[in-house]
Amino acid sequence: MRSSWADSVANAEISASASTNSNATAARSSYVPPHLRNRPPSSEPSVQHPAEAPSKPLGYGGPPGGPRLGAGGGPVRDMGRPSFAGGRSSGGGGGGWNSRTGGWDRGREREVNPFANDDENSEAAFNDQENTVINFDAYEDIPTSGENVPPPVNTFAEIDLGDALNQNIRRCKYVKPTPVQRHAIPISLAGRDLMACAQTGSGKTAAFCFPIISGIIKGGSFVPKPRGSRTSYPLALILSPTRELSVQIHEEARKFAFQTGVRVVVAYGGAPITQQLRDLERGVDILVATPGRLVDLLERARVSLQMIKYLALDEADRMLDMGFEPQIRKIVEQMDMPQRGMRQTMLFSATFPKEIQRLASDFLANYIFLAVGRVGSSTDLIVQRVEFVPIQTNRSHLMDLLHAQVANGAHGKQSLTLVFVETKRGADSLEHWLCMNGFPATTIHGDRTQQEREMALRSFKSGSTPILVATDVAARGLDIPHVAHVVNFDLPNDIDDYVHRIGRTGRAGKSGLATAFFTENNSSLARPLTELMQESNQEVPAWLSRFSARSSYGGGGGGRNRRSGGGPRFGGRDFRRDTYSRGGGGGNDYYGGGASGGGYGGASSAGYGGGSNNYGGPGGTSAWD
Ligand SMILES: Nc1ncnc2c1ncn2[C@@H]1O[C@H](COP(=O)(O)OP(=O)(O)OP(=O)(O)O)[C@@H](O)[C@H]1O
Repeated sequence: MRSSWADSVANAEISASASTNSNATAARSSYVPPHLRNRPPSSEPSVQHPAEAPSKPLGYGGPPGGPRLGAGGGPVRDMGRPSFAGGRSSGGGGGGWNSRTGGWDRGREREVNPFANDDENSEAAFNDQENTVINFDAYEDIPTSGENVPPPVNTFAEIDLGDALNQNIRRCKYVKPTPVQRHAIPISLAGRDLMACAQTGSGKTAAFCFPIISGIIKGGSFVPKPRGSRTSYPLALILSPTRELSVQIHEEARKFAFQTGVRVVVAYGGAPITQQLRDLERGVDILVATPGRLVDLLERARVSLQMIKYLALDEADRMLDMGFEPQIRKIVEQMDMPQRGMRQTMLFSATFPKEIQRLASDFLANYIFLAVGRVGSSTDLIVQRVEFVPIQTNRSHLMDLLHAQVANGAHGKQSLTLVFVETKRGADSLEHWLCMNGFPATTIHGDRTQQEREMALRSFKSGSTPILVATDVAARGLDIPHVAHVVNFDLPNDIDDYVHRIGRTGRAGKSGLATAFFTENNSSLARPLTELMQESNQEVPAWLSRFSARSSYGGGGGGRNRRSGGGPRFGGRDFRRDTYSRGGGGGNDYYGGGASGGGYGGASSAGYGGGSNNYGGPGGTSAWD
């Protein structure tokens, strides 16, 4: 398998280089990016290739005064990156770009190799990865809906991502696309808006990063920083709900973009803004950000969204949930971002409740809905256990589990344990107690400084502290190798949060274990939990089934779980197909008006919005910025 992938890339490279050679002159011709068209001729004539016209009309006229050109007002200088290669399928896989060594030089600085700290690209490591590659057979049913859905691909070689990106895919040791990548990448490369629901750990990051990077390279529309201007004009914006997740996406995207000339910058709260401003000033093509910090940058006019061609929301359901929605609306609808239809928008998550789908449709134009996995819920690779543990004994129960792990040798660097609790105070207290009892633990939650949070995460990842006690700030997106066991010491109120939490293990085809401590207080979760476990072929304890039968659906403080009632759950189905749907984004019978008191979880029942939890609203000291 590896050789065929390697061969196919090698072949693609050969044909690409042939095509590059023949097109070399054209490839270095002075392509005029969209925002610079219709400008008075400059000293260097610009020749626009007819195929360079963007697939969608770009309804903006460039930044005020336009990002100024290079010295003498010439067009964007050739930064060793491709010119446009004339459409997706041209260039025999290589696209004809990147005939010179990539790597940005806009700031006259050397691009740091983002792979430097990775394991050696040894044969053994490669084979190891190949053996544990995502279990493709675990995904059966892949519903898509929308008009003219582009067909999926089976290999990366089938997709015209370009030499440099293909090289980075190999450096990442990705042998073939995961199911969500097989579908989502061609859809995005075709310029379509997308709402994608795929299981945790199934490779969604690459699914939105590859088309963005490839699109920027092919579009050739790198935006030079206007001279003297302190405002940056990214072409792509990737928003995520937590600082750590933004950092992670930035790290991933830098790997994918290595030596392509595409520059990726991250901006998130809690870290000194000065460094981020300096990074932005050096130039940015893709900005990865948390909403709070981005709003700050926009208000300081240090970032403009006028040039955005690609907008990706990771954990999109969370981003449009009650805590974040106003900030997201402000960023997407009230600043200077091109309107939907004028940009390409991609929303990704493992869960997509219908009411959030409805909200999300405001941001999308003629989009395709994609659901990968049987119900878009948890993967079968995670063994789920639920134990009835009265609160009085939960600590000793945890201790027993940890001792058992040690006895089984499932402890230490290669076998990390992530323990979720509901409150920040609870996290500190449990961490202290674990340490006192000889279990090295650290904690991550919204009351810790960003520096402490990052240190804790590093220490956990490296295995120095193999137990991490966390609030929901660590529930989504974090891809930490070797998390063998997720313990829900406190269960969340919302089944979707449970799905994301347990998804910190069993990633990329690896197996994992998730143990939940269930108490009387969790009765509202009994039914959705039972259904989730059944769907994932898990053994459901008889006592839980009884709880489930007793609990009235959606009652007793579990209002948000009502989303999972009736039919396919967790957003595994396009809401536009539901008979009760009133059509794209218009009606709000289901959500609106009920946001505070309706079924969509008032702040008290859903655990959002303040108090002792970590979901503090925008502007608060929340971890979610
Ligand atoms: N094609 C591939 N082949 C092998 N591994 C891959 C491939 N694509 C992604 N991965 C790896 O799979 C892991 C999970 O990917 P990623 O973090 O993007 O998952 P996700 O779907 O975003 O998960 P979550 O829903 O938890 O955010 C990562 O370690 C990533 O490097």
